[in-house]
Amino acid sequence: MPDLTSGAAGFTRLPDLASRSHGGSVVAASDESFAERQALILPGPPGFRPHTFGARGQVYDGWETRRRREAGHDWAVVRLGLPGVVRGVVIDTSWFTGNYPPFASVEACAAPGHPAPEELDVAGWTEIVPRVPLTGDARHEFPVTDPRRFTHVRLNIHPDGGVARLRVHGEVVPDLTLYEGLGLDLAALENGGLVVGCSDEFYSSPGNVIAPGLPRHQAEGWETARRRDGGNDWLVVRLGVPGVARVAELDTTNLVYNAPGQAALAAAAVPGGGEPGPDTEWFDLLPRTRLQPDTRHRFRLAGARVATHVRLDIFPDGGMGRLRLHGLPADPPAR
Ligand SMILES: NC(=O)NC(NC(N)=O)C(=O)[O-]
Repeated sequence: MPDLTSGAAGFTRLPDLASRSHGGSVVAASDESFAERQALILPGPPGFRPHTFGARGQVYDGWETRRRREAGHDWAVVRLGLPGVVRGVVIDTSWFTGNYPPFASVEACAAPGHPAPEELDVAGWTEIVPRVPLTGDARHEFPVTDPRRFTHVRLNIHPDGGVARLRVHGEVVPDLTLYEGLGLDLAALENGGLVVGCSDEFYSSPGNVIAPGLPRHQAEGWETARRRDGGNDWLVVRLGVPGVARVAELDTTNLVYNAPGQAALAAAAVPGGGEPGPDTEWFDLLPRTRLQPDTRHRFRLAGARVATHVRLDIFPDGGMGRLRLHGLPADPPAR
């Protein structure tokens, strides 16, 4: 089974808290004369077409500032779509060769509410990646050890240049106080859910099934290889909020010729904040049920027991666009 939760696999297996797909935004930058700042957090690898010149110069897929003619350095501030504990940062200079910044550093802060960018000046920034050298056309991975929850990061480049992508991997730590006493999607990534295991992730990541919004194409959902062994594919979600799931959405959107034929849901209450193991007792939430391709199915669930984890089985293979588990948090909280 692939290790989906850091450890040996490294921090890049954790969700990208900054990604535009997760609600991130590059809310301010010192300069974006050559290439606009929002490209820093776009999903997917950066591309490049040589000899494509626009009014600003060569076109790059990334953030690129003008050549500085005065002292100082350039910076971009990213509001994390998913506030949380940052475990590592990737600064990707892909395709920037004669114009990459030779040094970079990253700071982070925690600001409550919905601050305007200028209100972040007093937020108390902490350096999470010290000034480090960069090379051109390369992905640079920097682990982060600060255990605090952050809402924003600031990428500093010294003195100027272009960065294709900034990835901020970590553990989502939501503020759910607004939802007290209310139902919510117990599995959602934005509510702290995490896919902790799966049978197969050949084409696209199982973590996608709990991402915000709808998948725009099948690669934004979970897609497995064709199974040839008579078994079935599955994934396990650690709920962000332990509770009783009452309605499931199984969304096969974009899986047109590769949707599973059937799916089933089971749940478990794992004590002590652990993960399910071979001895874990699973109870049924949804019996094996027929699915349609490219369809957002909704099912009322039978279970009335508190769960910490939910297992989705698909038969025999295919994948899933999204999995939503609407329910009520355990009272008192189970974890
Ligand atoms: N976008 C650009 O044209 N950038 C630069 N130039 C080339 N050719 O890439 C530069 O940094 O002067």
